[in-house]
Amino acid sequence: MSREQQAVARARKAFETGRSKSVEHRIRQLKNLQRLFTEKQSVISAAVKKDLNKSEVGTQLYETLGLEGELNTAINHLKEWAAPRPVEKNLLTISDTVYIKPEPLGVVLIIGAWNYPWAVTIQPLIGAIAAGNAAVIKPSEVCVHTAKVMEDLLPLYIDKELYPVVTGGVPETQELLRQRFDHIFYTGNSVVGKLIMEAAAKNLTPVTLELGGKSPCYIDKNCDLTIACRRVAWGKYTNCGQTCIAPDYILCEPSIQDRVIEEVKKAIKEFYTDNPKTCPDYGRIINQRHFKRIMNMLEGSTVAAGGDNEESDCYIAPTVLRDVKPEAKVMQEEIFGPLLPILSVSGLDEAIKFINKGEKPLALYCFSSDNKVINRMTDETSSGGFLANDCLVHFSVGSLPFGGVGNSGMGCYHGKYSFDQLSHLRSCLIKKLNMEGVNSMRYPPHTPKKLGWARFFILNSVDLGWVGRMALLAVMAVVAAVVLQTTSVPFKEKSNVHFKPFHQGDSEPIRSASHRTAVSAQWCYQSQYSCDDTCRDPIRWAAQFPSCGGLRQSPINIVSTKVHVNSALPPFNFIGHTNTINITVENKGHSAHFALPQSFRLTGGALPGHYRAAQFHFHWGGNGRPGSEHTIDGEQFPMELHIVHIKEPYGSLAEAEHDMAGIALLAFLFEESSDDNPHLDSLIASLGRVKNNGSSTVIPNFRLSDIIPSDKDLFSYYRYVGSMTTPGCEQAVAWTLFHRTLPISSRQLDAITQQCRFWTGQPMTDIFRPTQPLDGRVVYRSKAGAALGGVMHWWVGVSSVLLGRTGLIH
Ligand SMILES: NC(=O)c1ccc[n+]([C@@H]2O[C@H](COP(=O)([O-])OP(=O)(O)OC[C@H]3O[C@@H](n4cnc5c(N)ncnc54)[C@H](O)[C@@H]3O)[C@@H](O)[C@H]2O)c1
Ligand SMILES: CCCCCCCCCCCCC/C=C/C=O
Repeated sequence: MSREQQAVARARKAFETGRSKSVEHRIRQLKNLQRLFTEKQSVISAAVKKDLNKSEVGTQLYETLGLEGELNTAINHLKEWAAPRPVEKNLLTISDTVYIKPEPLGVVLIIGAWNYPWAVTIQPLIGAIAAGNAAVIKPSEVCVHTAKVMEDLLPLYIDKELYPVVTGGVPETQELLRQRFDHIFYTGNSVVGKLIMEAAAKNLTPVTLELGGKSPCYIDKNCDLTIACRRVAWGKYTNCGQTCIAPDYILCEPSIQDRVIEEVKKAIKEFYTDNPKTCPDYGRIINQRHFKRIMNMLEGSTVAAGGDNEESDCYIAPTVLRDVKPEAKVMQEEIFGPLLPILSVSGLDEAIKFINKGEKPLALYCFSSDNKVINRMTDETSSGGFLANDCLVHFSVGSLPFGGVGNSGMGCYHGKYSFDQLSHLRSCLIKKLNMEGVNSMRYPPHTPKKLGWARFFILNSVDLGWVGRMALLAVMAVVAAVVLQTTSVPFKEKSNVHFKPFHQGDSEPIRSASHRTAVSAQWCYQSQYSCDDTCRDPIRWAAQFPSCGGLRQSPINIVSTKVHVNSALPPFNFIGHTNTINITVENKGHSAHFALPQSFRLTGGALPGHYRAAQFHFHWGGNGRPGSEHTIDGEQFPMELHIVHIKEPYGSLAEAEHDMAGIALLAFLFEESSDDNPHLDSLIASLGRVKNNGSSTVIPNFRLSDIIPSDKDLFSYYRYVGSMTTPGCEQAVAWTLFHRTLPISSRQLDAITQQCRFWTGQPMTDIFRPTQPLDGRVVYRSKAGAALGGVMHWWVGVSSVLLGRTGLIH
C-alpha cells in the first residue's frame, strides 16, 4: 500500500468509528485549531516568509486572521448549523415532520494551493471538520516550507487519524486521486481543475473547484480616482499579485488613463516606498518558473510604471502597463503577478461587452460613484463575486459564499457555506401511519376529481403556525371525507391527529448576529437613496431579500369600506405593561429600538398563543411630512408605533419566522394634537442621546401603559396577516392596528424626526416602507363584545381565505 493509500484508509477507518460525527468532537477539533494559531503564529509566519517573503503582520492580516474568524463562527454556530432544519410544507404533508438533516459526506480530500497556503488549505478543513467529515489534507508542494510546517504541526493539534496531512507534488496528488473520496475540494488553476474533475468522475465523487482566471476591473470616469486607484493598487500588489481575486486588468476610458497611471503610481509609493524591493510589505514571486512566466507576459506591452526585476531574488516591481491591446500576451491568461495592464474602452457598454467575451471571472470589480453604472455592471455580467468600489474584501465576509462560476470554479465555501458544501443535506419526511384517507387521491383508480384535489393539496404551501395547522388538519379531514365519499376508499382516520411541532433548539437555525448585521448594512429607506449612495431602497429589497417580494407583505392601505367585521376578535390581555422599569433604547441604523423585557406579555386578541414582548419602535416622516407605515383610506398619519411580540416558545424572530403568526405586532397611529403629549417627553429626550448608529441609552422609570391605553380600551382594531416591514420582510406577522390613535404635537414630531442619524450618517427621516399590495388578503375589523370561543373559527377563516386564492376553496 502506498503512503497515500494508507492515509486514506486510516482516515476512512477513523470516520467509520463515528467519532467525527459528534458535535462535541467537532468543536473540540476546531478549538484545537484555534490553539494552533495562537501558539504557533511565529512558526507559521516564518515559513510563509521563506516561501513568499510575506511579513509576519501580512501573514496574520491576509491568512490567519480570517481563519481565526472562520473558527469562531464555526464554533459558535455549529450546533445551529448541524440541527435539523424544518421546511415549508404543502397541504399533503401538513401533519408530517418534514425537515433537512445535514449529515457528513465521509472522507474529503483537500488539495491546497501555494499563494495563501494557510487560508486556502485550512479554511476548507474547518468546513470539513464542522460538517463531521474525515479529511485528507494535501498542501501545495510549491510552498515548500509551509507544507512542512503543516505536516509537522497539524497532527500535534488535531486527530491525526481523521485528518492526516499528505505532502508531495504531482505524483503523490495523482496517487491520492486514484483513491475513493466522498468529496474533493481543490484550489488551484483551471487546467489541473479539469484533471481533478476527471479523476473524481471515476467514482462519481462530487467536487468543489476553487479556480482563478482574469478578474476585470472597470474604472468609471465618474468616481474619485485617487481612492479608486489606491484600492486597486492594494488589491493588485498584495502578495505580489499572486491572489486569485486580484484585479487582473483595468478597463477605462482613454481620457482618464494618464490619471489612473499617476494615481496607481502614487499608491505604490505610499504602500511600498520608492524602492519596493527593500520594503518588508512587498512580497516575491513564488519561484523562478513563475518569475519567467510573468516576465514573458511583458512582451509587446508598454511599461508605464515599474518593470524592474531580478530573477535570482524572484523580484518583480509593481508594474503598470499602458494602452494594452486585447491581443497582447498579458491578456491571454491569468497574470497572477504584479503586472497591471490598462485597456481602453469607450465607456460602460464596451466594458461590459469586453467582459462578457471572456470566461466568467472569479471576481469582477467596478469603481463608480454612479449607482446606475454599478447596477448595469451587476445586471449585465456574471462572475463568482462582484465588488463595487473595493477589491478583495468580500473574501473576508463569512456570510457571503465564496467561489467561482463557469471557468472560475464550482461550489462555494466560507462560514455556513463551507458547512453546507461539505454536508449532505438529507431530505427527511416522517409520516404517521394514519390519515390514510387523504392519500386516497393519489391511489388508483385515478380520476379527474382526485386530480383536482391533488392539485389543490400539492400547489399550496403552508406556513400557518400551530393553530393554523390544527385548523387545516380539520379542513383536511373534511376534504378526506369528501374525497372518500366519491371514491369509496375506506377511511379509517380519526380527525384529531396530533401534530408534533419541533422542539425549540432542534428546530431551525437562529439567524446569526453577523447575518443580521450584514442584512442591516445593505438596505435603506427611500429617503437615503441618492446617486452617491449605493444602498438598496424599498423597491429593490426583494432582489436581496426574496420574502420582501412575497404575497403577504406589510404595511398595507386599509380600505375601511372593504374590511370584514368579525365577532371572533376579542380584546387583548396585557401583562406587565403597567410595571415601572428601566429600558434601553438603541439606534439600530434604520430606526431606534426600545427593548422590552420578556415579562411583558400579550394574550387574547384572537392570537393563536401567548406572546412575549421584544421591543417597540416608531416610524416617522420628516419636516412636516407624515411617516406612518399603514394608511387608512389612503391617508398617511404623522407617526406609527409598533410593539413587537414573539410567540412562545420561540426565542427570536429567526425562530418565529416560519410561523404565519409567529410575531404579533401591535400598531398605533399618531394624530397631531395642539398640545404636547407629556408621556412622550422621556422617549424624545432619549432619542437625542442615541443620535448615531449603535449608540444606546437607558430610560429610567418607564411605563408602557403611559404611552398606550389600557387593554380594556383597545377592543377596536383591524387584523390581517402580513410581514415585518423591514428586510428580511418575514411573513410571520399577525398585525393588529388599533382604531384608537395616540396624540403628538407638531413640536414633538419635529423633535423626534430631527435627532437621529441613519447608519449612513444621513438624518433619519421618512423611515417607512411604502404600502404593499393586499394580494387577496382580507382585513378584519373587530366587533366589540366578541367571545373568545371564536378564535379557532377565525383562524380557520384566515387559512381558507389564503388558500381560497387558488379558487378551490370558498
Ligand atoms: N479560487 C480560489 O480560492 C483560489 C485560491 C488560490 C489560488 N487560486 C488559483 O490557483 C492558481 C494558482 O495555483 P496553482 O495551480 O499554481 O497552485 P499549485 O501549483 O499549488 O497547484 C494546486 C494543487 O494542485 C496540485 N497539482 C498540481 N498539478 C497537478 C496535477 N497535474 N495533478 C494533480 N494535482 C496537481 C498541487 O500539488 C497543488 O496541491 C491560480 O489560477 C489562482 O487563481 C484560486
Ligand atoms: C481590516 C483588515 C481587513 C483585511 C481584509 C483582507 C481580505 C483580503 C483577503 C485576501 C485573500 C486571501 C485569500 C486568497 C485566496 C485566493 O488566492
